[in-house]
Amino acid sequence: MTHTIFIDGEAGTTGLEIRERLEARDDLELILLGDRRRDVEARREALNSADAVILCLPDDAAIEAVSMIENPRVRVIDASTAYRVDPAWAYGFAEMAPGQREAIAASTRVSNPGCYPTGLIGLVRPLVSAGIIPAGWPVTVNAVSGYSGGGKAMIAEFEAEGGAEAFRAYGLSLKHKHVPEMTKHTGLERKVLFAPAVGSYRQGMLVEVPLHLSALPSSPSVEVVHGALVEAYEGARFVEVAPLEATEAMTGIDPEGLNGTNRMRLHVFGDRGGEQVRLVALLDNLGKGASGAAVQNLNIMLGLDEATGLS
Ligand SMILES: NC(=O)C1=CN([C@@H]2O[C@H](COP(=O)(O)OP(=O)(O)OC[C@H]3O[C@@H](n4cnc5c(N)ncnc54)[C@H](OP(=O)(O)O)[C@@H]3O)[C@@H](O)[C@H]2O)C=CC1
Ligand SMILES: CC(=O)N[C@@H](CCC(=O)OP(=O)(O)O)C(=O)O
Repeated sequence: MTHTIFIDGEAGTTGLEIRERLEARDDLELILLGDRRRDVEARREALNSADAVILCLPDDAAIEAVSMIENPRVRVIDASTAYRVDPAWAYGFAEMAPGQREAIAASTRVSNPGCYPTGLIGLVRPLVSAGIIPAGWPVTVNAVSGYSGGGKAMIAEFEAEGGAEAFRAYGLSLKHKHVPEMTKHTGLERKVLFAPAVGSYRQGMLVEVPLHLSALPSSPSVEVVHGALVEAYEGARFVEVAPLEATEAMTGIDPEGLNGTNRMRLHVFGDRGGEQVRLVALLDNLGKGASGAAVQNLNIMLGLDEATGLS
């Protein structure tokens, strides 16, 4: 059976990557609008006739697109920030907790996680669930992303003649749009302190949470923290936890290391017997951080995950 898919925002950074991932498949048929992609009536028709639509639009346009869908059978994946803390939408991070994959499969409305939140939630949620990090703990997130994370506008800025600076810290008002999503889906009660940065390279990211183990109530060891993550992702196809031996041998970590994949690798850096760790997630902001995750969610929603092996 062939499913029809409409990507609203097909010519954007996220939309294009999803299109590339889907075009090669013969179990899916894409509705492409080409030059009519901004024509509201053409979009309305596509939004209501596809089996599944993937919205790769700015927040306001995504909200408008959702309001245009009248056909109750259409499944929607939204890549924007608009619905990520909306309880009526399933949060599209299948590995984040037991039952989440089933919640995605059962829903017709799935919000695709943000790139930074995917890294943070991947690192912290299992530790909150295991009681290692108390829900009220003050958590700091340091991160660096390639400039494709800012979409077409930021790509043009960094690739312009003369380019932009090599490294830019931002989010300095401490009101980044990802903070509510990060806080809610980690299970934390206190707003996370988010310190993002963008580098002069196209894609790939590191998301880091430094922790003083000796300050945590149970003073956990590096091995206990690592073991909780290993247990949480046992059997996961796309989220892996680097063995401590491998991590100990590393002197650096390349944010581009998983580019082009839908994978995320979690590291626990820290000397055994020591009192501190640096939890680091490595992912492609356009892969597991956006387009890869959207395709994974699509497969789950259409019941194609087992058949394709893609989730
Ligand atoms: N880039 C990334 O790493 C990630 C992005 N996202 C999210 O995905 C969404 C898309 O981002 P991204 O691909 O980076 O953005 P881009 O700026 O690269 O692309 C946005 C797309 O939306 C289209 N668009 C804008 N306004 C409208 C409108 N009113 N009606 C119809 N189409 C419209 C544009 O059309 P046109 O081609 O005609 O200009 C363009 O194709 C955003 O919500 C973003 O936050 C999520 C995770 C990661
Ligand atoms: C480098 C850069 O600018 N990154 C984007 C986030 C990219 C992303 O995750 O998109 P969503 O906001 O839709 O989740 C930012 O900080 O706003």
